[in-house]
Amino acid sequence: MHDATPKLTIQGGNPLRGEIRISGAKNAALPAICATLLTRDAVKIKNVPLLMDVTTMLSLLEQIGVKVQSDNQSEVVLSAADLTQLTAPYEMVKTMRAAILVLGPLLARAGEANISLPGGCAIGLRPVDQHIKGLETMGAEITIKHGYIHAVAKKLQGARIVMDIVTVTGTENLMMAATLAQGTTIIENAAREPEIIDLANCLIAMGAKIEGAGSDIITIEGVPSLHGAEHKVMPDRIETGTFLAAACAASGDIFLKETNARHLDAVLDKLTESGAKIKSGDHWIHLKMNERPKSINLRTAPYPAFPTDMQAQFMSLNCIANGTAVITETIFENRLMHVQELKRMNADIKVEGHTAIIHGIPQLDGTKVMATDLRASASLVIAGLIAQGETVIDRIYHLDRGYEAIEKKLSHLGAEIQRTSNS
Ligand SMILES: CC(=O)N[C@H]1[C@@H](OP(=O)(O)OP(=O)(O)OC[C@H]2O[C@@H](n3ccc(=O)[nH]c3=O)[C@H](O)[C@@H]2O)O[C@H](CO)[C@@H](O)[C@@H]1O
Ligand SMILES: C=C(OP(=O)(O)O)C(=O)O
Repeated sequence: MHDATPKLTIQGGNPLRGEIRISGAKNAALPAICATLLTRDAVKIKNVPLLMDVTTMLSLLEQIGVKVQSDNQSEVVLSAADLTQLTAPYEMVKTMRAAILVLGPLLARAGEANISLPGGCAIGLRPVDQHIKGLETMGAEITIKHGYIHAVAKKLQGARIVMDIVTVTGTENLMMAATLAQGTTIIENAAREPEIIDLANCLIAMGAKIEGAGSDIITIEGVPSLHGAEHKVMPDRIETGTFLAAACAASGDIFLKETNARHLDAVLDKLTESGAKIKSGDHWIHLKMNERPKSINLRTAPYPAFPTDMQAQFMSLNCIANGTAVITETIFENRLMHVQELKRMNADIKVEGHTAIIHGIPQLDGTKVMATDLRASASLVIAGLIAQGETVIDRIYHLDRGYEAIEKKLSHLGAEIQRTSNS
């Protein structure tokens, strides 16, 4: 039977060698794009990665009435002079949860927003109660009806908001909303991810008054309006980590340029522990691996601890490492879906609750596997690169949400990897 769904086919065993450029960060580009809703003026965003979530977010903003000029490279100019529709429909939110990031800006700028509830996704329930609670504390009236969050506020009021849980997009939504509120907002127990600092830099360039981004207390003094600006998106630390994990597993010698090693302390520590030799400068990282990796234990937690978005890739690395590793996922309740696919490649993994115990074996076996979410897909790509024989990865639309030209970059490093449409 003919199956036209795109797949990746990988012939395992090639070492990764060479130099590639790291793209702009998906998780920084998406909030920066949403921030442009806060002003009537044009905002230029540079270093935007060409990937599916960005395309979806730009379409959503166009539906809202934003004029989008894109050079199809990495620059996009957004002009939100007139907002014609204050809605993020289910069809958009279901493919990209980050659509929730239009809630804060629309409410602050237009006094109203209708956003489809994101619902759960493959990796967990992912409620948005903290976004809602924070906006209510700022005076918004929020009702949930027919699967939509309906929020109204004549003028948001600055407030002290203590987050019950550290949430990245929750912090970003509230930070954006607070820029145009009346008075001062203090967000306590804020997320400290580098993407929060990147968004704050974008907002500050637009005229916002923000202090403390990158710490767990962020103070925002509301201003009457924001203005046009230019912002360059930070490098993607998860793309960087994915290539480093791949090279560590595949006897690599790679040089990554246009990245930032300072965002990857926890990841680089673990790679060094596994035996990789790493050097880095202001905008580059060089990793060389001459031996079979050693097993590495890890536990995901909010930044600056080990990122949940790197957990799956390190699982693949541990599959062929020397020794036994324990990986504990503490952020999302269902983010071990890649385990069952890795086991199809002969990996020796046991799962107990949110913990996986991985006994390293010398080599994985290539076979047909299925991607279940974005980073699970990346873990299967790494597994395919180090497996014996051919691996075919189905449902790679998950991968396309968050990696720019991954097969081109891997081919450039010497991998045998192809996108195909045949079963
Ligand atoms: C677009 C984007 O930037 N996505 C990242 C962002 O997702 P996202 O911002 O959605 O993740 P959060 O930081 O909000 O989630 C952290 C935890 O908090 C829970 N929670 C969150 C909000 C809320 O209102 N209530 C609640 O209980 C979540 O279910 C999860 O268990 O941070 C995650 C954690 O680093 C990353 O994996 C995602 O890649
Ligand atoms: C989970 C991720 O993205 P999102 O929050 O957009 O689902 C991710 O980038 O790994």
